[in-house]
Amino acid sequence: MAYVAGVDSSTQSCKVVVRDADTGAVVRTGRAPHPDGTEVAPAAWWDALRAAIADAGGLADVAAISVGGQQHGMVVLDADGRVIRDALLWNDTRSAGAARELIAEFGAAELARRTGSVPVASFTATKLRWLRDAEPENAARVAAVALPHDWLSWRLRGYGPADEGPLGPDLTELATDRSDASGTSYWDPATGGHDHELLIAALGHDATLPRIVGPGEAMGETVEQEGIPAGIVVGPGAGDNAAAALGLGARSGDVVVSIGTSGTVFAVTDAPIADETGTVAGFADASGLFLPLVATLNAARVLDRTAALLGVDHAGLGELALAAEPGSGGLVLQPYFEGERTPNLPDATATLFGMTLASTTRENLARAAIEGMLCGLADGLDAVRRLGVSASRVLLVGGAAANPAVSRIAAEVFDAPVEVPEPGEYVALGATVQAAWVLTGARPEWRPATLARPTAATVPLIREQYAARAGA
Ligand SMILES: Nc1ncnc2c1ncn2[C@@H]1O[C@H](COP(=O)(O)OP(=O)(O)O)[C@@H](O)[C@H]1O
Ligand SMILES: O=C(CO)[C@@H](O)[C@H](O)COP(=O)(O)O
Repeated sequence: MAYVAGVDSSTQSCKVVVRDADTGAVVRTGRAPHPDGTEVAPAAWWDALRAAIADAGGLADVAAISVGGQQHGMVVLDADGRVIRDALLWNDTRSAGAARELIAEFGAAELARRTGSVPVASFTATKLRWLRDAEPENAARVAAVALPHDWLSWRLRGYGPADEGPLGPDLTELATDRSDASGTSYWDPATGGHDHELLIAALGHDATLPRIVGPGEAMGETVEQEGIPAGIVVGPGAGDNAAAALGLGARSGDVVVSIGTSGTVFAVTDAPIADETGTVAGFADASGLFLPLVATLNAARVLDRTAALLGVDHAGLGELALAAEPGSGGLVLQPYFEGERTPNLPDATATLFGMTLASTTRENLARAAIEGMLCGLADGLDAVRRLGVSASRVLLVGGAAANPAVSRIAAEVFDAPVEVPEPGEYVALGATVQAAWVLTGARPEWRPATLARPTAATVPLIREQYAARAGA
């Protein structure tokens, strides 16, 4: 009996799942929080990873591990392997102008052709361009650029600055996988390799980029460090959405909707896409296929903030929402609290429409928050469908999917059957799939059971009034 571990180093927390590599049974889990903010010291992720590993009972009996992580975050290293400045995360919008500049220089169609996507502020290349212009001294020191999962895997394998990593700062040992590389805007889906010309255009000079490790291939193994035993095989890791697709065993006809800090809508496809409008990102998946994806900046935290405003917990928010009629009495929340990525409105703020003395109730506000957040994702579902993706069912995952009101209202908003898989950390579970794949040489076929199939009928009014009031 061998155990494998999977990590989800996500925006708000780090989660670790340990699983039996033969049966797929989850044997133990752990988690630790990440700091708030869109700019984070990577050392905090490393501390949280070791805390989450300890919370999961350690890795003494684990044979292989793989790390899934939030996509796009800019981790810049100097020649000594030191982090030059705090990482800018996917939800940091300061590089919106840099994104516009890169599009003006290359053209949206050319960038879509070369990288699969048209960049917005989330993408790593735009953050490097921002660094070049706003912090030229920091930019000049950049010797290597990594993503959160690449950097954590490097640290797990013992690399780091001389006083932190037992094996020292060998930047050529940085490694990533194609799913995470595809979110940089300097990765080429046609060759599967990095496009250094685009990196240079963004940063102003060339730098070491992580080697791209294929599905089922090991990056290396761990060395003895505080809380980490030696000799654990380290799998390729993945961007969190690609890892979730693996954890769910998503197949043709499945569209995954994840409601975490980000809202994402994605599917696994055989062929790459190149959407010149920039609505759908042409990412790669973690199995050698592709992962067209729409992401929003405003998802679970819309509900967190609304619940706090109403003085209730998540369950209370759900109860209030289900006490209101579909359509929330005409109250419509356009939930752009953090600006928005899809549609690309980085400076937008949220707006509540349709307030009358009759409509402005606690129940309607709770429901309008859930409806508004889901309408943005339903627009995303339409966008991936327009590119030829079929949706025979919507798999609802992420922290907020646990809320019965969210799944019920999702069934009213989406015009496809909604299924909620049994509760699980699907990103970390996907990383365990990678770890087991590396260990055994074969991709395990682990699929979750279904927890719920909400039967509510689609209520077109919800999207109609959202489009009329809040359609961007
Ligand atoms: N029952 C619930 N209803 C609504 N939101 C929830 C519920 N449980 C957790 N959340 C929210 O889900 C988010 C965490 O989800 P998760 O998918 O782990 O996010 P991330 O991967 O971005 O860190 C938090 O904002 C949390 O408050
Ligand atoms: O930017 C994207 C996808 O392109 C986000 O999905 C991030 O990958 C962060 O995910 P969560 O922490 O919200 O799961």
